[in-house]
Amino acid sequence: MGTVTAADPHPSFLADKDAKVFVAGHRGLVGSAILRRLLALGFTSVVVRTHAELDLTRQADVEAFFAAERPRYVVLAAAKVGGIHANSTFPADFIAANLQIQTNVVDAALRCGSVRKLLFLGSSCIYPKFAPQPITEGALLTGPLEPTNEWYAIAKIAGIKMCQAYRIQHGLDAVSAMPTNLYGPHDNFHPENSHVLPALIRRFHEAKACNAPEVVVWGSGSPLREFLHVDDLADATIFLMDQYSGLEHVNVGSGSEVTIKELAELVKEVVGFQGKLVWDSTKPDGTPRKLMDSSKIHEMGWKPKVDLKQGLVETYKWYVENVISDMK
Ligand SMILES: NC(=O)C1=CN([C@@H]2O[C@H](COP(=O)(O)OP(=O)(O)OC[C@H]3O[C@@H](n4cnc5c(N)ncnc54)[C@H](OP(=O)(O)O)[C@@H]3O)[C@@H](O)[C@H]2O)C=CC1
Ligand SMILES: C[C@H]1O[C@H](OP(=O)(O)OP(=O)(O)OC[C@H]2O[C@@H](n3cnc4c(=O)[nH]c(N)nc43)[C@H](O)[C@@H]2O)[C@@H](O)[C@@H](O)C1=O
Repeated sequence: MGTVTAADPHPSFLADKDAKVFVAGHRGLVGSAILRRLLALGFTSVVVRTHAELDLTRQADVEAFFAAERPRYVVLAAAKVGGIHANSTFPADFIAANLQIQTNVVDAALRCGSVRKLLFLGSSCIYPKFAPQPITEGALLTGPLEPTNEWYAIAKIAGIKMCQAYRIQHGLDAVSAMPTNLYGPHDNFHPENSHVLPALIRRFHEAKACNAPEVVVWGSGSPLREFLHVDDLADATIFLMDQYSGLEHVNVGSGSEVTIKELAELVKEVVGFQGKLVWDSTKPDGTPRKLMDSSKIHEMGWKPKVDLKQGLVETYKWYVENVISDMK
């Protein structure tokens, strides 16, 4: 790691800390964790833009930005993201915004001529609804998708294919990482449009604050989900930027799964809510199970560190100190 050889005249990512790195989506859950990690590692030239400063769906603006900044590395963590309700309610927004953002960024990265490596973030929802478990990278495009998020999934599959095509035709070193369900600081805690874990933190916290007798949780409670703390994902992203250059996407998971019922009980305990749980069976369950096989990245040498209970305690603390205190 970090050496320059005759075969590869370029330093590795981690040996190139003064190079310009563009982190797209730096205020989101994932982008903010990657930014924190890069700064902690001593990267000196990280370029960021808020959505208001640079709308990545606008091709001409994205091209002008890349031409002016000429980054050497790009991490694409900007996307239209949401939980099961947002995905099924706004399918047009999810497919259009994601196709536009990723197409503009990957293409501009090639055209500006300065980009040595780009990492695209997809999601475990790219896999078929009933893929054999644990899901290997090879399960891509082997069966029908989960209907609640198929538009988002199609955009993410197109992102993987875009990176592959640009690698094959133009030699762009574009790689793709497929994270499992993530959580941590700077998550979206919206009551309807967020993912399950931040939604439950908020709902249990508000129920505790007003002494409500019960909390409503969506679906049957039986679906299984694999959760990974976003600091682990940030670590894996930087690991892949440094160590991986290949056509196939790479799964990034924790390897352990819980039912939504077990998750709800855990959040209830961490928040300290004393009432009972009520299940709203009018809400969809989504994919029954999506445990990823992450042996490819494990064999390369990366392992997750944060256990779910510890990560939940820290995320709840962050929520109380940052989101709740900001509302006061
Ligand atoms: N959260 C999860 O559980 C998972 C996430 N991922 C992937 O990780 C990546 C990041 O997700 P996450 O951090 O959770 O998402 P967030 O919603 O937390 O953050 C997304 C970021 O992208 C920015 N953004 C969105 N649209 C645009 C745009 N048109 N122009 C510029 N910036 C834009 C947002 O800015 P603003 O808020 O101002 O619009 C925000 O900063 C995505 O690719 C997602 O698919 C994969 C698996 C699981
Ligand atoms: C990461 C992944 O995330 C999305 O898929 P998902 O895993 O189904 O995401 P989710 O977190 O929204 O739900 C997980 C489970 O939890 C249940 N559930 C209970 N109560 C609440 C609740 O209050 N909110 C939410 N959102 N879900 C709830 C919910 O019914 C479901 O059974 C994709 O759309 C896509 O964005 C994607 O890639």
